[in-house]
Amino acid sequence: MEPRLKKTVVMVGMMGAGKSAVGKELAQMLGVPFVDSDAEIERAANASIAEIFARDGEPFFRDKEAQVISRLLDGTPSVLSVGGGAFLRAETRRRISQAGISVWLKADLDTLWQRVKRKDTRPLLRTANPYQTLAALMADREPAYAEADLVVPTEAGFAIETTAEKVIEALTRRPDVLRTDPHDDTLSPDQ
Ligand SMILES: Nc1ncnc2c1ncn2[C@@H]1O[C@H](COP(=O)(O)OP(=O)(O)O)[C@@H](O)[C@H]1O
Ligand SMILES: O=C(O)C1=C[C@@H](OP(=O)(O)O)[C@@H](O)[C@H](O)C1
Ligand SMILES: [Mg+2]
Repeated sequence: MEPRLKKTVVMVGMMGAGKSAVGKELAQMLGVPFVDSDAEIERAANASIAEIFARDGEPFFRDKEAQVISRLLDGTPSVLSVGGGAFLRAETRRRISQAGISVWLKADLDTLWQRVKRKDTRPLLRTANPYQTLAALMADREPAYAEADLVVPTEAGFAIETTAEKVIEALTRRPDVLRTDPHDDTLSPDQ
């Protein structure tokens, strides 16, 4: 049978938008593999993202990130969550639009802040004023995220599952990506 998901769904957006958490839930709902570019890089390097930034520098990390994403896009249709900076590279945006579909998980600054402030795993936020850094990154990056194929808002009050259901809703309007069988209600958002 033709697979239900025809292209890899790539979750993009700011740190704390929920790309990793929602992507994992979405993959489970769709019954496809879940991959996270950060986790793949950490596994290959046997080091954390923060260690890679400190040891090899951000440009090295960005090159690895682009390579890993390009390789993962050649695989079976999956949900792929990428790091917040990945979609800034024009070549990566092109690869994603050619081989997959991008979904911008869009959240407001305070929602992002509430979600990132609990963890110190993100090297770019290890600054004197991480809230201000997050705000500046967001202002810088939104024009690139706006190039994503689909936009799904995620608010503070939304549960991870609710956001994943919203992504499915958006994907059902794209029959070139998600085949919906009228007799199959396993993807119905109200299940
Ligand atoms: N409604 C929600 N949607 C997404 N993430 C949420 C939500 N509520 C809390 N979180 C938490 O926010 C944190 C950041 O999410 P994460 O998936 O790591 O974001 P990203 O990969 O985009 O940086 C995680 O600990 C996640 O569990
Ligand atoms: O926004 C960024 O530049 C980054 C986001 C992180 O991933 P998440 O967006 O999953 O937190 C991780 O790739 C790295 O810390 C850099
Ligand atoms: Mg993540």
